[in-house]
Amino acid sequence: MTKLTITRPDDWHVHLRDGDVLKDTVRDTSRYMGRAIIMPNLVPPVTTTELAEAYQARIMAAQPESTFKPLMVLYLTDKTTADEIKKAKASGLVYAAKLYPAGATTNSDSGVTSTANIREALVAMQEVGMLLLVHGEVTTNDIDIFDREEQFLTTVLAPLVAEYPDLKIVLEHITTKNAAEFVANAGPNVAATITVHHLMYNRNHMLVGGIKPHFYCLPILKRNIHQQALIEAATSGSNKFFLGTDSAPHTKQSKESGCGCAGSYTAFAALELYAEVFEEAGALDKLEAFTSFNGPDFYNLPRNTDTLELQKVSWDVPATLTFGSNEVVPIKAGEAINWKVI
Ligand SMILES: NC(=O)N[C@@H](CC(=O)O)C(=O)O
Ligand SMILES: [Zn+2]
Ligand SMILES: [Zn+2]
Repeated sequence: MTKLTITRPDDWHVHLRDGDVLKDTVRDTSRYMGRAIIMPNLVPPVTTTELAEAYQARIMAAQPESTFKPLMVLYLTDKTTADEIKKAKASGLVYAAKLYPAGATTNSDSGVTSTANIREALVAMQEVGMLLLVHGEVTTNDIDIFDREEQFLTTVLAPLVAEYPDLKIVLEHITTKNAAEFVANAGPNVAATITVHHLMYNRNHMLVGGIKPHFYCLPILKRNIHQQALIEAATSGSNKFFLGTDSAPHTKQSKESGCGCAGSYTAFAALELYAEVFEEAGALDKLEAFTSFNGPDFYNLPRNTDTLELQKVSWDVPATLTFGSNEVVPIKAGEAINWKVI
């Protein structure tokens, strides 16, 4: 196949950041994505409806394509009240609330220290029909970094699903066979996003032949059997899995460092990269549901109605991208990508 027409996709997990890089992140994401779930891990985090409104206004001021709509997310803390959830829901612009276990990832210091502390918020979310988005990793020092997602499933997520049977939950950026199975076997109220870099890479890509900091993201890349399980889940045709890039730019300097930041930048070519993965798996016929149907269906939102055309044509990714006054090294820097949106 050399040409592919698909319904405009949405990105159900993206970091647009803030300040002078917004014009760059917003340009890249809004180019093809109809909507995007905007991660709230700013400094300070987006913990209130007012902060979400102000952040949305800054995103819109960065002049996205006219087809683009940012869907805002509230950052849960131990102190989030039921009133704040109800207010957020009533605002009409907040679509979900995000559980960051405190210390699990970039800017999660104000996150939740125990799900017992957000009981009130979760009950309210269940009541008003607001989705819970989850960074699914435990944070205790004695648990190995490669086991943190698997541990989270049994010690945190399973009890949560049991306690809040009517809560819609998205397990974000899954990285293990265990998580794919957990989601596949859970009820219809549990779904997952899968990043393109977790479909493209495993931990060998990051660690064999020298350490490659641009592959360092959280949850960390796992062994290849997990990568294979994620590819199977994404291309299975199950409506529980959908596109969430977790595109998370950090400057070249902060990645190529003695203590490098976690996060990979993919939004500049996310759709093309997913197309490569699906083609490689012989599953291009499953691409559109993953990129454009399963997400809005789970969020109870209408699917986009316009289409995009992808062509099989090779193009070279630059070594760096200019972001505000900084440089970002994208995934596939200096390499070729075989699909292009035309
Ligand atoms: N995925 C990452 O490695 N980093 C994200 C945070 C997150 O999504 O966990 C970031 O904000 O940089
Ligand atoms: Zn995360
Ligand atoms: Zn993320």
